[in-house]
Amino acid sequence: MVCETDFDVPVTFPVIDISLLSSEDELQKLSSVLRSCGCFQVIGHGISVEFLDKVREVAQQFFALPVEEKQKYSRAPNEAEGYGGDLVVSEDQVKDCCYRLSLRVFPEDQRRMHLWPENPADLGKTLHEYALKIRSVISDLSKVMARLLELEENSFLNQFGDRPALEAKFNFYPPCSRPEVFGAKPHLDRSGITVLLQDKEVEGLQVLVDGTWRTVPVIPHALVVNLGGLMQVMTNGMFKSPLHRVLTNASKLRMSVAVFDEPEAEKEIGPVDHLVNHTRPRLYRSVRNFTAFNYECFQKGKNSLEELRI
Ligand SMILES: O=C(O)CCC(=O)C(=O)O
Ligand SMILES: [Fe+2]
Repeated sequence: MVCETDFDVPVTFPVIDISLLSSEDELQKLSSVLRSCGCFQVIGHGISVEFLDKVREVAQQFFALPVEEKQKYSRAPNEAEGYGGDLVVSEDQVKDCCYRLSLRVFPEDQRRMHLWPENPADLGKTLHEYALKIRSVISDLSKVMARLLELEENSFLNQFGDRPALEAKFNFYPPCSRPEVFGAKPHLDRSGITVLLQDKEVEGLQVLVDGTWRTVPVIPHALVVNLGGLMQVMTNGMFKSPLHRVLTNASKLRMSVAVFDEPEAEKEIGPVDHLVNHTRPRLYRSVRNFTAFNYECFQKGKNSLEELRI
């Protein structure tokens, strides 16, 4: 699996050991992939494979419930949170073959508890614990990324405010025998950083690298990191947010759990001042409510980052 960096050095979707980020080699590997693909896998995150399996298990148990049970947590029209299939926004839309359960986990006082499944009984507790661990992975990565650009380590975290959000999305892709249908159409994430727990066996995630869709391999104990559009904006284009998609599989179902960080509502996010200068002029306008903007662009078939370009 090969992609070209800015400097024409071929790299794979690297596996980064984040417990080794004091080592120059590991930092270089990270720096190179952030500047080229924006997608990599992380080990050394301190989360046991048993716990990752527990997260997969509660997801699997929820999706295996009868439809009537899952529909107790249905997403309301025009709402982002809750359970449901792909949103229908136009008549000619080909729906993604995916059921999703989306929940805001942090800040805790913004949880909409009526949408949190009671069955399986330990889903809530498991999600809470998992989100705490992922929040710390995101925060560590965010600081290392700032340092790689010679910025103060909280430069990205500060932009998100004192009460940033963390959203979890459980994705369930049933087997689908229509290859023209996606599990998830090509999109950019609305986050700063997305951390994805892939299915333990079934591949499906692809990332666009230099015009070619590359499959992200399954590594059961690793977490996939995709940079979201906001990181590309904050770094003034130094780090890349990858376009990615999910293919369907005719015979096997697939699951994944994505966690996204988001700024406090109404926070304006823009390129960090230190990354704008006369050799590297400002590339992006600042943006509020990037989640809504990104989604609107996606529905219109536009690339949100291109739309923000000055
Ligand atoms: O299921 C996957 O592997 C990716 C899901 C994804 O891209 C998303 O939820 O934003
Ligand atoms: Fe995504």
